[in-house]
Amino acid sequence: MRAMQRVTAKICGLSTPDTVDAAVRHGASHAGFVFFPKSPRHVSFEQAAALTMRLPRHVGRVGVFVDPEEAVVDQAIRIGGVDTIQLHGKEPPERLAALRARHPGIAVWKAVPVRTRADLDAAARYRPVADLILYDAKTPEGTLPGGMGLRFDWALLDGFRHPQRWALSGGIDADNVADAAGRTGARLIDISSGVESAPGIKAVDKIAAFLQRVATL
Ligand SMILES: O=C(O)c1ccccc1NCC(=O)[C@H](O)[C@H](O)COP(=O)(O)O
Repeated sequence: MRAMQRVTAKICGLSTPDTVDAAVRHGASHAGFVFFPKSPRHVSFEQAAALTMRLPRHVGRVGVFVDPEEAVVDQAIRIGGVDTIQLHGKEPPERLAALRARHPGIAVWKAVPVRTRADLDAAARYRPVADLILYDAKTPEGTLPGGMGLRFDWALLDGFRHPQRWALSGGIDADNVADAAGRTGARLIDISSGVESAPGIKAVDKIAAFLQRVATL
């Protein structure tokens, strides 16, 4: 009999060596670095390079972008050392196809903002071009498209046939992650605000508590 895949986690919006080290020490599968100047978690390519260098090979290095210019993605990969592109803007499937062609060997993830059941339909459009769909809470107009600590109604995923590999994010923390994974069946959980003491300030103790909880799932 095959063992059930355990739950893994991506800690997003890392910007300091001590919080990167905490994520690794406590078993994160992925580390996320935000390349979006409006975000309090924004890092430069050089900062990202210094942080990704600390990661062991088995930890994914995810660059988070919002409708990025080509050069931004190029430099995040070449200088920053990211191996996965996570897109949070209005990028159409054609943009993902172009990024795949330009960056062979780099995974491409698409965030799908969710408020209603109909929002889930967008996932199917990305099936041929995305390695993973990240269901995230839809945020209010004029605010950041992610990292807002908002959650959507997980019941929307009940009975939904996922077109491809997927992950769950939005308003998750150490207290609700068991419910989030149990209710939805998610095997990869993405978190940002839930392991912070203030927007953009990751907290080592919260990262530890969250990942210790994930390890029990
Ligand atoms: O985190 C940001 O500042 C951010 C800015 C712009 C686009 C995306 C961003 N974050 C994406 C993430 O992967 C977050 O982890 C995800 O939205 C969940 O955030 P949270 O609800 O705060 O856990």
